[in-house]
Amino acid sequence: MGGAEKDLRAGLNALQLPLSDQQIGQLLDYQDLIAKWTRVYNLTAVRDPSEMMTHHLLDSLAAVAPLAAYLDKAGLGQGSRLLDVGSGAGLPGVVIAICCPAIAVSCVDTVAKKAAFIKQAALALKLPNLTGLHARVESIDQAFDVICSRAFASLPDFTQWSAGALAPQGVWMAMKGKHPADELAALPASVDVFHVEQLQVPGLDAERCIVWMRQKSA
Ligand SMILES: C[S@@+](CC[C@H](N)C(=O)[O-])C[C@H]1O[C@@H](n2cnc3c(N)ncnc32)[C@H](O)[C@@H]1O
Repeated sequence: MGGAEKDLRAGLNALQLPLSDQQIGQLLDYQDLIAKWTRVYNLTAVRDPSEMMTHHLLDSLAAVAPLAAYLDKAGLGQGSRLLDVGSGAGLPGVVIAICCPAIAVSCVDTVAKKAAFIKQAALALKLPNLTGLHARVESIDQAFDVICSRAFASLPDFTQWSAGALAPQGVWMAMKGKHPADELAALPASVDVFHVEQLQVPGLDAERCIVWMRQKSA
């Protein structure tokens, strides 16, 4: 077993996230694909493989169990739709598509090469539930059950720009570093923050949380 696989399996253990060998293989192939494309297209600033594992893969994987728990509680299963806004190299969207084959994941980015990378990842990793969209999120009007983002924009901008893509009962799932008190305070009254969930990323000594939000009914 190579070093990357060892680190990934240890991280999954720490996260208590049981994945099949096939899914673990897809995650490792995804990491290789990012590294390959980054040499040419500069997809991400993170180039060191072990940093890629902690800062990208495990950081995104830490959101999978909270997402699954939310969908379960909301009674959403097979075919629920998730939009990853400003997904860049596909974080966390591609990781979610690998871990949750029942979720239809769309990754949107304004940069054409990043959307092209997602389309290539869907083919190379054999992920029929993954779509890459080249667009500004503001222009998307399909309805999604969950709209997520990581390292994208402030909470007020994220919710305002993507509001047109939120299903009537949909929720926003914003992955953040430390508790974003200023951004929370700047949200309009129409956005209801129903949970701020702390995350622990294996191998990463940093604060992480998910801010869960929905539209307040009028
Ligand atoms: C800092 S990167 C984060 C990438 C990835 N989510 C991650 O965590 O590594 C932000 C991405 O948002 C994209 N972006 C910026 N404005 C956008 C918009 N209005 N709609 C869609 N994507 C946008 C940028 O092209 C960039 O790829």
